[in-house]
Amino acid sequence: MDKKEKKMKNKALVEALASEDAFEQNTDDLVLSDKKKKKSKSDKESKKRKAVEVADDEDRSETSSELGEPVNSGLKSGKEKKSSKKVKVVESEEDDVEKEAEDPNAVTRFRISEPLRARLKEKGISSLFPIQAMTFDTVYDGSDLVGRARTGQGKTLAFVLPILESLINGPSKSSRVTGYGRSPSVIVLLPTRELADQVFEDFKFYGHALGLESCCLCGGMLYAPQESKLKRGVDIVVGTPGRVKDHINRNNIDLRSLKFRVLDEADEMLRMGFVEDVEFILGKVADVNKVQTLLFSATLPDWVKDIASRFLKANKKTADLVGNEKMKASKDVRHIVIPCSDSERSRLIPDIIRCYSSGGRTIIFTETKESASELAGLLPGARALHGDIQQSQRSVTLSGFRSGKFLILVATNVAARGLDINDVQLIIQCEAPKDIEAYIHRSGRTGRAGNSGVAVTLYDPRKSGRIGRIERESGVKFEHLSAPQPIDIARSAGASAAESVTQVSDSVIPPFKSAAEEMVNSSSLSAVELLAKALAKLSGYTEIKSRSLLTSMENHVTLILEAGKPIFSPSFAYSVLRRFLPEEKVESVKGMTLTADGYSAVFDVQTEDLNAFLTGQENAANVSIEVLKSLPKLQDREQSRGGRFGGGGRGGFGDRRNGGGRFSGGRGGGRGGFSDRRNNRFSGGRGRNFGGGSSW
Ligand SMILES: Nc1ncnc2c1ncn2[C@@H]1O[C@H](COP(=O)(O)OP(=O)(O)OP(=O)(O)O)[C@@H](O)[C@H]1O
Repeated sequence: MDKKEKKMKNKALVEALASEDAFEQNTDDLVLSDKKKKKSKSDKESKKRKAVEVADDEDRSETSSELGEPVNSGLKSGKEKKSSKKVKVVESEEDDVEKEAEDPNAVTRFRISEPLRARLKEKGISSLFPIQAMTFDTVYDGSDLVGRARTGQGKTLAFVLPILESLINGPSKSSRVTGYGRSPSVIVLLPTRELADQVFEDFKFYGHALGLESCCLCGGMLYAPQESKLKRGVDIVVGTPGRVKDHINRNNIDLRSLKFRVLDEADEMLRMGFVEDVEFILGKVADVNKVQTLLFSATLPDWVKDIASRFLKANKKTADLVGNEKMKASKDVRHIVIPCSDSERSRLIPDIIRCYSSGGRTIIFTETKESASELAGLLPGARALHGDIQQSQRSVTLSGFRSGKFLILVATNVAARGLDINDVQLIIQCEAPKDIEAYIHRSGRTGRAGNSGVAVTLYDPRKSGRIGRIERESGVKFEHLSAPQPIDIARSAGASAAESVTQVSDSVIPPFKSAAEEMVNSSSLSAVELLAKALAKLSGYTEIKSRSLLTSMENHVTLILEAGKPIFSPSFAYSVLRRFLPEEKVESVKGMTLTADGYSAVFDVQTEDLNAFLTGQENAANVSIEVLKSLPKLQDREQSRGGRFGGGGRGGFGDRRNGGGRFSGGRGGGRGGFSDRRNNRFSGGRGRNFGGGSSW
């Protein structure tokens, strides 16, 4: 993406976010207001930014009161926003100055000194993102802060910039320890080594411009280089809690004179069981009143609020760009779900990548380390990243992925949080994660900084409950799609192959012409058909298989069964099939799943068995079997986990009925109603509660 395009996307992001309510609230009276006074009286430019007036909202009052006093937004309406100097090559200085004057979030409007502005400009940043603009003054002027914005919206610079400026030119300047062997002024804790490394790189890049030294303290690395760096003295320490604690215990680091403590991806760090380590580390400051604590994440579940109040001062501020909005995940991501049986994943994923990656990078998430390694082995050009891989190899893998040496990364949740990798176009989740936060963060590895992306989640139709729960709790509205059909993918592959053929020099014709003539003359196929075969071969196809809708299995087809009355359980569906099919055909059925309306069952059969099923039903009274063209809304399979797999299901059925099922008035319409229902099975969906973490 060139700078101009990036600028336009960033502008769009800023405008979109400006329309999201930012809010201000006093912790004592819980009243939303716009009365926050700009503390930067001495700074004329800061004064120009105007607070957004926000509507009163009781729900928000509750949320924010627990997290602290919300900070005022420095944003103007989307219409007022303009990007500025990023496309200087094509715009005159005058244009730049004019645009900058109109941009309320222009870097020049904040207390950001020239060396830092120059670094930002190098990165193409001339205007702060909303979360950065909202919180700059708050952090610079000394408040504790809880910050939340959706994934990819610049939370890192929201703390990096004001911290650096505060240390060099702001309130922390006078009391900051300097000189050889100095103890750090800033500690930033993150849940994973990769993330710590990434944030360290930002502090290093921007901090060097101001003469500040940073170091990264992560597990899996040698102690000695970390120790010698600490001995020489650093200003900023970025690390994972375990290794930082080790250094404290070895007396390598003294945190008594800290000015800033930052918990990035705070909820994950605490969820991972680092609470004690974090408390131990944060407790090392000599005087908690002299240190600022900042807590950031795209997700702040309720339980984090309790912990926040333990670490942050009572008068902490909150900047929440998500608030009580229903949609918690990135709005720049297309969220898709596709049913797929576990055994078909490795065959389906390459087609999904062809369809949705736009030639960019793909991250695939698995639930376990073993399946990450296994899948990476099955996918050409893919590498695995998970906690059992040695740290040195993890670093090599990640930098290879960042640099484009390979385009597919198969990872556990170790890559779910915070990683900011250019041009990740597609996220594939091999199954829906157990917790909502994991879904939000995984899918947020794409669609960053105003770019768009696609997140595809595969699910076993028998476990669709997780999909419903993610929808309800994260506000994501999934597109329910079937697996891309090989025939569709082949069509677009054929078009590219044809394009590449036209680019071949005519000089190749003479030596190949006689073979071509021989083919045309000796074949019963036309010249066009033969050319089509040649294009297929060129694209790597020697045959085209179809794929079922339900389990995405090749050479299978998805059927829908009705029995003239509600189908309560898979075992009942099987018993209906047994009425007119031999046992081995019934046994070969795959993925038996009930539809959400409780009237039908869908299942996959081998294409070669299709006739047996279609003709067999003709001999069974009240039974209808048809080939499905699109998948109806399916029932959560918890109640049908048995069936043939053990039965059950009355409870679930009753729930559905209470939820507006269609069981009061009989079927009406007979067969006519059948197809209508089929077209109307896409609403609703139920979920269950589940908890627990996933394997890293
Ligand atoms: N003001 C800005 N203008 C343009 N790009 C920016 C700006 N601020 C940050 N970025 C870029 O946006 C991307 C996302 O930023 P960052 O990683 O901080 O997001 P995040 O909100 O922390 O996301 P996550 O919740 O996933 O950790 C980065 O590539 C960063 O360089």
